[in-house]
This record gives sequence, C-alpha cells and structure tokens, in this order.
Amino acid sequence: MAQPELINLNSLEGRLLFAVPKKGRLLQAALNLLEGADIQFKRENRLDIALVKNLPIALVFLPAADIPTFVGEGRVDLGITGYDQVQEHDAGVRALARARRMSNDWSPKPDQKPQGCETVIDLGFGACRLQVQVPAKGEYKEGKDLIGKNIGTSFVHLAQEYFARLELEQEGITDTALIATRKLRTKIIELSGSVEAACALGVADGIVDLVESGETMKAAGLKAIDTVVETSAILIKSKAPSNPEMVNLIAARINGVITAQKYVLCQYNVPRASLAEATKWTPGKRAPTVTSLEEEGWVAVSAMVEKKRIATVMDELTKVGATDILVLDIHNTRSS
Ligand SMILES: Nc1ncnc2c1ncn2[C@@H]1O[C@H](COP(=O)(O)OP(=O)(O)OP(=O)(O)O)[C@@H](O)[C@H]1O
Ligand SMILES: O=P(O)(O)OC[C@H]1O[C@H](OP(=O)(O)OP(=O)(O)O)[C@H](O)[C@@H]1O
Repeated sequence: MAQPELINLNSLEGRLLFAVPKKGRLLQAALNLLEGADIQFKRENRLDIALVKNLPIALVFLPAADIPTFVGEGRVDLGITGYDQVQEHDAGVRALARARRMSNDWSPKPDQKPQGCETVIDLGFGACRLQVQVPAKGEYKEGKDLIGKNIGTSFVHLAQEYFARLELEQEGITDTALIATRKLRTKIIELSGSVEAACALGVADGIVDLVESGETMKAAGLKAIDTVVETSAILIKSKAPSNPEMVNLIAARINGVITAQKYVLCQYNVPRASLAEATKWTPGKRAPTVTSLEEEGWVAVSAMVEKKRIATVMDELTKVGATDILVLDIHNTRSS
C-alpha cells in the first residue's frame, strides 16, 4: 500500500504559508475559494499542512480562532477567518498590553517584526452577528441591564470591552482609553461551545454569542438585545509577509473568484436610440461594451451586473426595448 508522503519542515522552505480553517462553518466555502483560485493541493488524512502542487505555497489548517494569532505574529503569511475572530484577537492583544503595562513588564524588542494582521478582502460568506442575548421572557431589555451580572461567552475579550464601555458610560466617564484598564463589575465566564445553554442551566444571566439564522437563539428561549460585531469571512495578511508578490497574486486570484460569484454577464440587443436609457441599468464595472449589429440602428451591449439586481435589470431593459437578453455565469474575472 502506498504510504502518504510525510511533510518535513524543510519542504516548507521558500513557501508562502496560508492558513485555512480546519473545520466548522468557514471550511467548505474556503475550500471552494481555493479551488476557484486554482490552488491545487491534496490534504492527507489527519495532516494539517498541505503543499500546493502548482504554486510555492503551503496550506496550514488551523482553528478559525487561532488564525489571527498565527498571521498577526507573522508565523503565517495569509489566512482566511472570521472578522469576529480578528476582533477578538485584537481585543485580547489590547488586554495583554494593559496587563503588562500595569505590571510594568513592557519591553518591546527592537528587532521584533511588525505585529498584527491586515484585512485584504471581505470574502462575502460566513456572515453573522456577535450579539448580546438574554432570556426572551426575562427582565433584561438592554446591554446595561446586565452590568454586574454573569455573562457566558467564547468571545471573552470583546465581551470585556463591551461591558467596560457600558460600565464607564453608566458612571458618566467619557474617556474611552479607560476601557482598557477597567476592572469589571460584570463577570465574564469563558465557555468553549454550546454557549446558548448557559442561561437555562443557570451559569449565566446573559450570553454573547454568534447569531446567523437566529434558530439556535430561538430554540434556547433567548432574544438579542444588542450587537457587538457584524462579521463575515475575510482574507487577512501579516504585516510582514515572507513574499509580498505572492500575497498579491493570491489576493488577486481570490478577488477574481469572489467578483465572479457576485456578478453575472448580461448581454442584449437594443435600438441605438434607447442605448443611453438601457445602459443606465447596465453601466458595467467600468463601462458597458457596445458593439454595432449588422442590422441598421441596433447595437449589442454586454456588461457585468450584480447577481442580486439581475431580475430587476432584465425587467427594466425589456421596458426600454431591449431584446435577446442573455444572462451568463462568470467563471472567473480579473481587473487591475
Ligand atoms: N452560524 C454561525 N455560527 C458560528 N459561526 C459562524 C456562523 N456563521 C459563520 N460563522 C463564522 O465561522 C467562524 C468559525 O466558527 P465555527 O463555530 O464554525 O468554528 P469552529 O472552529 O468549529 O469553532 P468551535 O469548535 O468553537 O465551534 C466564526 O468565528 C464566524 O466568523
Ligand atoms: O443563528 P444560527 O443559524 O442558529 O447559528 C448560531 C449558532 O451557531 C454557532 O454554534 P455552532 O453550531 O458552530 O456550535 P457551537 O455552539 O458548538 O459553537 C453559534 O455559536 C450559535 O450557537
């Protein structure tokens, strides 16, 4: 039986490291993006590193929550994760800086690489909201009603900052710099999953958790009273990537795939006299392509249109006299 090829660390030499969620909600959409960007790899069973066959890249499969740390510290060059995870990581970095300042242990190394990650593209999937939730039939109406109570969450740092801000507001303190040094009256309880069960089980008075369809929240007898972060999946890069050209190439490819998913190509024929009216509905990304038809007084138009607008656009084009309207899927796209 053929043995799987083991990856030794030397084979990562010279390769751009690209972190991908190893499981969960973002995994499949991230894999689809890689396929669309022609990033070819074979992931061996149980191995969290895969060498890309056609580019000098290695994929590293990591928990979505850890990806901002690896990218932020420059251990990995690029990553796909949720904006919520980046925000939680950044809030954690602020909390650590505050703790170190308070204990006078603040000694940045002079040769340290720039830390932190930058958002390259909003990937347009994995949209949900990090919300403050309370029992639907309970007495809590707004975030500030939970001050001094027990809050269950996996997003401890964002929850800490959220309640620090509310506590300061309640005390009439406007200096937001104090959010970072606040000793909270509200108790934040870290939970790693099934957070929605915390209220019913008496562990928490309220929770801070993700809501997508709202089904989990409803089933747990909870309602949302505030939003901490609106999130979707993003492509992030380190502030000091090992190969900036390769980062740009991957970003351009992924951007092309995302744009292709968002747009369709709309083609139609229209009398030249109605062209101005018709192209108001199909201005294209830069400008529509207009070509003359063999038939006198007619032109053919081709333009990219956002998928979500296409039905309305077709209705309006018909009204202004366009005919032979075709809508085509776009497989990939690239613009500078
Ligand atoms: N309905 C949803 N619930 C949770 N996360 C979602 C949802 N929709 C999109 N996401 C995104 O997916 C990211 C990863 O969440 P997910 O729960 O799938 O991760 P995970 O690695 O399986 O973590 P865990 O083991 O804690 O469940 C979230 O941070 C968020 O950005
Ligand atoms: O609004 P909805 O569409 O119902 O989605 C939200 C739920 O999905 C996530 O949990 P997940 O299923 O990832 O499991 P977990 O509770 O173990 O994190 C999140 O923590 C919510 O519980």
